[in-house]
Amino acid sequence: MERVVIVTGANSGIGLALCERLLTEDVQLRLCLACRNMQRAEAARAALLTSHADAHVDLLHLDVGSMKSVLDAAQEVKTRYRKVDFLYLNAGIMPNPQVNIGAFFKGLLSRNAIRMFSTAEGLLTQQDRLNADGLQEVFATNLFGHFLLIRELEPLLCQSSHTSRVVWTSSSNASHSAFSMEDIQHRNGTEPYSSSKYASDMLSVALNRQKNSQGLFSSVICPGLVMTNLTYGIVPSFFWTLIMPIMYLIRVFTNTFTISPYNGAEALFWLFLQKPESLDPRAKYHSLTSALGRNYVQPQQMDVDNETPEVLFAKLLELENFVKKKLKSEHLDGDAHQRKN
Ligand SMILES: NC(=O)C1=CN([C@@H]2O[C@H](COP(=O)(O)OP(=O)(O)OC[C@H]3O[C@@H](n4cnc5c(N)ncnc54)[C@H](OP(=O)(O)O)[C@@H]3O)[C@@H](O)[C@H]2O)C=CC1
Ligand SMILES: CC(C)=CCC[C@@H](C)[C@H]1CC[C@H]2C3=C(CC[C@]12C)[C@@]1(C)CCC(=O)[C@@H](C)[C@@H]1CC3
Repeated sequence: MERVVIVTGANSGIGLALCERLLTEDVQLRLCLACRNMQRAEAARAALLTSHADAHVDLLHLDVGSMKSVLDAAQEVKTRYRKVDFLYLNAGIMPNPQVNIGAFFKGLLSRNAIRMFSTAEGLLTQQDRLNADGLQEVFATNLFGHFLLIRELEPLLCQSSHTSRVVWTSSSNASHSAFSMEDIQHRNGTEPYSSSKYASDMLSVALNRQKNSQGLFSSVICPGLVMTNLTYGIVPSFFWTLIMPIMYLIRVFTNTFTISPYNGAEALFWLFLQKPESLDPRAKYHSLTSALGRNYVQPQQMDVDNETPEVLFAKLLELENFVKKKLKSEHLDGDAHQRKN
């Protein structure tokens, strides 16, 4: 039976590069691009079909930052497919990023310069906002929408007869210190991106604990620093082009400067080729590129303890209940309003 692979945020950057690589590996796949902007999704589909004319590429409308859209999209997936083999949770945002220039130059002169270039620890802040569901936008997009999608697709993902995989595009910017269990949405801080990625690392550990026995396996990757719309939001693309020689020089000291989306997708693609039982549920798989341009994948233990992932999982379940109830009552109010008019 053909394998079904869904990729969120597949219309650009690392997600699109992954799709290209997956089709090069297996053109028989049923590949579903789950995107919020259907025009961009169509363009991505057309680009993929140019190089893989016989491929089966479906489009799915999914705004992972809107809970109504996630529920509708999950319903659509359940009518289209009988199982999902791979669900790549790749869509992500980093709104209004600010680089702390002072910290950058201070870090440059310190012993932690290499670490600073690979994690951006202490360098980046963002300005988040509330979305239409009343959730913090970064949390909703990078974490909660994906959580809800997994929950809704459980009948297709948790089947005893076969194994399914979810793969999170996390980041080496994920940091324990940015996350608080008392404020899982990061309403009060200035590092919502780092917090949401740390939460995805924990959620993956919790999913493995709870769902491996039902045939669902979760993995986490970091693509390295990649030139995409996300990084062009931090520093304009002409500036990246200007400093490209410096970037290649830095690659001599840290192989985390993968730079191209193709290289960044290495760990996502590598995981596609692995047996889930051979993977470490507590590892983050890093895409790396050597100074000579060789791509490879290296696992690194995540900074996650045994108990906290379960606490986060329980909090997300609570929030899921709350959000679903709210959507239902809004729906009923809407119906009543329509009947009145
Ligand atoms: N670039 C980098 O250096 C790194 C990136 N990452 C992660 O990689 C992932 C991919 O990002 P990258 O390729 O770099 O950046 P891009 O901006 O190119 O890709 C992000 C994708 O996510 C989609 N997306 C954003 N918000 C939503 C939403 N609400 N619903 C559905 N889709 C959405 C975007 O769609 P649209 O075109 O409509 O905006 C786009 O397709 C992200 O999770 C990011 O955090 C991690 C580490 C480093
Ligand atoms: C490269 C030079 C000379 C200057 C650029 C300085 C910063 C803009 C840059 C240094 C480390 C980068 C970095 C990211 C963004 C841009 C930097 C802060 C990320 C946070 C991008 C998104 C991620 O998820 C991380 C893996 C990146 C970590 C490194």
